[in-house]
Amino acid sequence: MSDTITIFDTTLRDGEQAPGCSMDTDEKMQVAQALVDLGVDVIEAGYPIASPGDFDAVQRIARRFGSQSTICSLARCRKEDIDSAWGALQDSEKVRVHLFLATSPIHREFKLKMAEDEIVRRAVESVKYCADLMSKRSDIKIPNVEFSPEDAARTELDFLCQVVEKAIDAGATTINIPDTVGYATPTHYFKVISHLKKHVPNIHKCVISTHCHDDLGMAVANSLAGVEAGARQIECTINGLGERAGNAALEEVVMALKTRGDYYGVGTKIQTTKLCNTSRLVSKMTGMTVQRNKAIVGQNAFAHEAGIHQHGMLQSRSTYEIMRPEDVGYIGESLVLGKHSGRHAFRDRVTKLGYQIDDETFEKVYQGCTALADKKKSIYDADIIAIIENQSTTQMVETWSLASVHAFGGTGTIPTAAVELHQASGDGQPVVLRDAATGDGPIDAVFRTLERLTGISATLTQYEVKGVSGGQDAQGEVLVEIEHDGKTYHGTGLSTDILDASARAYLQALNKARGGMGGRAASPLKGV
Ligand SMILES: CC(=O)SCCNC(=O)CCNC(=O)[C@H](O)C(C)(C)COP(=O)(O)OP(=O)(O)OC[C@H]1O[C@@H](n2cnc3c(N)ncnc32)[C@H](O)[C@@H]1OP(=O)(O)O
Ligand SMILES: CC(C)C(=O)C(=O)O
Ligand SMILES: [Mg+2]
Repeated sequence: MSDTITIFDTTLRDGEQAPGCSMDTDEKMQVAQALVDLGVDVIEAGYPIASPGDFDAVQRIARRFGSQSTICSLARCRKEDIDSAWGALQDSEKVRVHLFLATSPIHREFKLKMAEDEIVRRAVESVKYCADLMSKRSDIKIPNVEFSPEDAARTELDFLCQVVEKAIDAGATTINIPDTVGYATPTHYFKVISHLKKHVPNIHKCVISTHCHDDLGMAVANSLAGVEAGARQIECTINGLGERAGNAALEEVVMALKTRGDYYGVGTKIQTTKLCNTSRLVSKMTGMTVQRNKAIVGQNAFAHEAGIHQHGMLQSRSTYEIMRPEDVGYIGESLVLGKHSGRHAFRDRVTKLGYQIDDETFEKVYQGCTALADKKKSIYDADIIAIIENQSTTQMVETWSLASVHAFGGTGTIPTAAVELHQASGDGQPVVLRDAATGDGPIDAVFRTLERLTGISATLTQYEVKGVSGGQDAQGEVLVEIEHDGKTYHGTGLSTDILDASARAYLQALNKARGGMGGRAASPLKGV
């Protein structure tokens, strides 16, 4: 038996069936490109009979990508569906038609209103019709036809064996066993596939495939149980998108097979480093956000906040990680600082931010950060920088302090600012300095005026405004980073007026630049 699992992605068909997730042709093309880049073996691109738009999307995807991945289209066991599915694929290279017909007693009685023998007859006729149609193309020796007994997991095993055997005889090369309503459990699903392997005499002539839905949260576990029983194709979707609770998530089955290769003994051709990017693209195209704690591609999938975990991670990532974030293309903060973090992680971050501070100052910074963490969910690098630099500015005598700032902008006017500063002098009487300047906007005008008044010219390398509290009287915190004489200085300003906060932040940075305090070599290391 092959030790490579075929990954059949149905994001563009079953995934798109999720309410509110339909994609237009251009969006489908972008997702198809990403799936090809990811190394997906078979892309189910759509259901051509459903609409002219879907026909067009399948056709364009097949023409563009049919030499790289196999492109598949879906059809009911009806002539018009099969004609349409084949019509969209016929002039492309690697193609497959996927036929389905429900076999469970519930679907037979209530939906199709067909007896068992009629189901078998319709399945056989359709597979044959499809295979004949495809084999009219001279280069197709063995038509690539997949057959799915829909709702297989709720079908009587004897009848399932009968349908499967006949479908293979009629020319199906892949037999997919859908758990259409997510009813199976891993042991149950394992037994269904094992039963087919044991009781269908021609089963060795086809590839067995899994197609599991997540209604009970077991789609991935069931798919993997299917692999253990001998399935060699998994049908899945990016982010687990799909009908109701969705399908088995591609990223989860692929990483389970890779991470537990010791157990499953099989692998896939998926370029796992592209998983996170593909997940983000699908989320953007469908508007379906990925929950933070989603396995593999969620924002928290490789993030650690607890001090004990962070301490372990700093010694060896293997203490709390079973996969390497870079193997799935995860980009995000690994050690997230918050109220559960300890000194080891804070010390590590402070060092990585380029600061060397003594133990006493570090303890103050740590206490400041944990106090802040009681007020906000996460502590960002900028928060730590502000707290560290606040430690030095509290000991620093400011040369200039802000007395007043006015600025205006708007359509058809030149943004202008007027600023008054007080400059410290030896006799205790501050010197009053006033000036005005124009700029690209009112804040830029304020910064230029401050540079004229202080005589320090600097380059603004970062400007960030953050809301500190909610409500109409919310305070804004402005964080600036400037470069002066090859060194980087930070300033923070807090005010209910953004102009005022910006002026204070910039002036604080200029004060530091004048005293050479707290400056770091430009381009420091960022993050973990
Ligand atoms: C489990 C799955 O995911 S199956 C795929 C489900 N996906 C979709 O349904 C999305 C796209 N669907 C559509 O655009 C439309 O439903 C169409 C174009 C396919 C059909 O539309 P309509 O002709 O208006 O039929 P409608 O959807 O209302 O009903 C389904 C019909 O197909 C029949 N049918 C259902 N499954 C099959 C099948 N596998 N083979 C043959 N006939 C089937 C039903 O019995 C019903 O027949 P009837 O019209 O003679 O009563
Ligand atoms: C079309 C079939 C394979 C399907 O999506 C299902 O049964 O869930
Ligand atoms: Mg499905």
